[in-house]
Amino acid sequence: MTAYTLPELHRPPAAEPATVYTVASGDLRPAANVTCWPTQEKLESDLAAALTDLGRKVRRGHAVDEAKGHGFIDSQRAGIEVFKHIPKDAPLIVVEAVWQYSHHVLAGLRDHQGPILVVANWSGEFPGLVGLLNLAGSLTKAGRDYSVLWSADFTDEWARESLRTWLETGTLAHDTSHVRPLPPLPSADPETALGVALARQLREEKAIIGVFDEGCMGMYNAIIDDEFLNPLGIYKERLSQSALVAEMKKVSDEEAQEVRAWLDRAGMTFHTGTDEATELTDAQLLSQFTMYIAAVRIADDFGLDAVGIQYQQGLKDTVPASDLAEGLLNNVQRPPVRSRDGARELYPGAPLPHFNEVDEGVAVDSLVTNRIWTAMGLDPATTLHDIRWGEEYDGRFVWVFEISGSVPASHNGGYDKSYSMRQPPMFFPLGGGTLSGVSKPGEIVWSRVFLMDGRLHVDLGRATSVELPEEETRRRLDATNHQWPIMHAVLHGVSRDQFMARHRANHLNVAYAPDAATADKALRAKAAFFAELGVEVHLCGDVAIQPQP
Ligand SMILES: C[C@H](O)[C@@H](O)[C@@H](O)C(=O)CO
Repeated sequence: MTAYTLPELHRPPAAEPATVYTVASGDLRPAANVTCWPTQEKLESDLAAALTDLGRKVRRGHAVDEAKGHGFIDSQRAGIEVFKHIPKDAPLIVVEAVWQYSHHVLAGLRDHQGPILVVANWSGEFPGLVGLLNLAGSLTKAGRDYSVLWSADFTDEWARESLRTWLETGTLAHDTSHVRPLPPLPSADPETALGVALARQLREEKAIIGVFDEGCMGMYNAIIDDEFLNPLGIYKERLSQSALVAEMKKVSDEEAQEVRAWLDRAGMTFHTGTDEATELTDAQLLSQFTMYIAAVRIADDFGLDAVGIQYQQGLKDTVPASDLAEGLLNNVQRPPVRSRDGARELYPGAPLPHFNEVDEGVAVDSLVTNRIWTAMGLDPATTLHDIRWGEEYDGRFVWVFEISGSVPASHNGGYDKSYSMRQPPMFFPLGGGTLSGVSKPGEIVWSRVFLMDGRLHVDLGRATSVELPEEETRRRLDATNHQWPIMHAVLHGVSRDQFMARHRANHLNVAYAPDAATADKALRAKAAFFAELGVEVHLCGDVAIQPQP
């Protein structure tokens, strides 16, 4: 017996028979949740129709908040409270038509004992597929079993049958036969030797990635703990976005104007106006150039090899978006930045790899790519993209890879083919411009570093960035976010559904090579680099791993 009053443990309700529970994780930004809500409602009603046809009742795990104007779980606390009322062993579907912050639902999903399915609408309108893929990556890192499914409106046979399978068995397996382990690489191969040597150099000499505000975008999968990172020779310098803003205040307007003048001379187009609330203004751009200079100076202060700005929470309410700075950092040709005393040019003639959204899987990848591509004399400009959506064109499935703000200008074919547009107000109230364009046609290596089963893995594959007619490019931009940079990508030997089933992140990395043979070589060097670091390497689709005579 005890004199203490012990807390009474909360008991979740029992599951109702033949009932599927649903939850919807949302953004942390109210404007995004309100704007995207009608699309989410449509997806939920499409899914409910399919589930009803399959003989199930659908119970939404949380109410729509009329005062807020949406029905999303919009914080971690809200998610924890919602999950208290969801039967622990019930079948549960996370329904996503929007970009969502995975940590809103992670606590509940970690403990949930019933089968979990994450679904999204096959649509480019909002980043729902991107949200699904982030949650998938996060659940994979957390070691929680789950299944995934996507459909335009859940009326197609494939989606209905898949739903039936999941309802009956609690799991849904997709074809991932395009993935195979890396075979032993020939040691006499020069690319293998290069990859191994560069990996040993990294582990021995070490590198630092600067992390401005880790994890505040809810991307749990994007946080790689030091225990996994340090054995590769990579260490984090933890930085605060407030220090970035403080440093921006020390940059003079003249210095920022020089960046603008450099870009104007290089032929970049800025779509400007005068209405701060809806248009890109010269003042917003000036602030973004100030950030570019400040970021390089901080990187120099700390001796960073790569840098990542989290860019959403906090920063978007303080200054215009960081995207333009990020795109500039990733390019070889970029406006010069000098030390505060003017004595030194910082990181001259080289990119300072930037991992957007502080995705640390991207950080590792960018660092590795930068070293290999530089050693091979290739353009080391690399970027991540969101896996946003895609559709067939002319008999091929062409992905819309579209990161939410910036790519290095060389990917668009140069600054004269790049442009900047205002970020959508619902995401970025203080505006700021993108570094956008249509990715040039060419051969690329794609990749993704991710955490699974308590260790680091990397998926590697080949793809071609293809040219589409202008009307089709326009259609794809208008069907998504036309302000953002787009790549029309055809993956080699990987179908749409195989890719969706396997990919463990909302992002993937891309880097160009001048031709297919060089891309194959660079991929081989990359595979060797990662294998030497002890990362488990997987080859996806058609990858020519044997050196060609
Ligand atoms: C602005 C959007 O919320 C983006 O941040 C989102 O779509 C992503 O890019 C996620 O990777």
